[in-house]
Amino acid sequence: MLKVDNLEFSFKDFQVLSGISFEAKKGEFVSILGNNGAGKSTLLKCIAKLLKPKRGVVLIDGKNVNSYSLNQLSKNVAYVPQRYTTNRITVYEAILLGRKPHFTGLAPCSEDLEKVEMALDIFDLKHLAFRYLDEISGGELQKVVIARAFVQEPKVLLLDEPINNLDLKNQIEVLRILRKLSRQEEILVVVILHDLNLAIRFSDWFIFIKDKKIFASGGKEIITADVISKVYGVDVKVEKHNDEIFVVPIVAAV
Ligand SMILES: Nc1ncnc2c1ncn2[C@@H]1O[C@H](COP(=O)(O)OP(=O)(O)OP(=O)(O)O)[C@@H](O)[C@H]1O
Repeated sequence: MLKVDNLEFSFKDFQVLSGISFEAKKGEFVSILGNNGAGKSTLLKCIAKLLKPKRGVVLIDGKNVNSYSLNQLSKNVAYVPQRYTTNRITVYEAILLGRKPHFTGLAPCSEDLEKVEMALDIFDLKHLAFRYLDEISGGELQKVVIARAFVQEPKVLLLDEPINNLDLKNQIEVLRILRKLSRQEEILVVVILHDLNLAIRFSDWFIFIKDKKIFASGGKEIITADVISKVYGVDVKVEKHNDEIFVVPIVAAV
């Protein structure tokens, strides 16, 4: 489904990523983790063809992303950025815009409208459907942007810190929805997260980025105090409770 092979990326002379290789299958939920500035967003943007790697390739279904047209790519990959600007349009219109790659005529068809209704329902946004984007909260906007990516019906859904502005209940709800989508719709979901414990709860596997490279990747077996301490430069304990693992930072207040 998704293959990243020996990817290298630099902003002019400043190298951000080097030798990044991994493969992910449809239906999986993958978390990309690492410190601020480690290169996580850059990696996601290279996969979404928003940045051009200096070396290496990104393949989706065996085909180099460079050989997809913009419209073909939009039907395969949806990208939810970390920051976004809003226009004076309603929640309904914003989500409907996610259907753009599927539009065949001048007006949206009944399937487009059905998908929007479904997204409003799944993301619990019905009550906000006809509010303007600049009249809703940051967390509500976050859900709208994810709903817009969902109606795009991508095979690969890339999300850069999608739970950033959300309260704890909505963080869990959004991650639950994304996990359910990965399973039911067989979408590959690749998410950048900073909350390690939520990443552990919801992900099938993890990619830790450090010093431009993949420091570790794999399932829950790689979530060890040694790996986390080295990646983040913070002492932690990894504890087991009711068969679940938890990362606990060892911090002194002063
Ligand atoms: N447009 C740009 N031009 C030059 N350098 C950039 C640009 N965008 C990002 N960088 C640098 O590239 C490095 C990687 O940035 P990136 O945004 O990928 O990190 P990140 O892991 O996503 O960080 P965060 O967790 O803070 O979002 C950082 O050092 C950043 O300052």
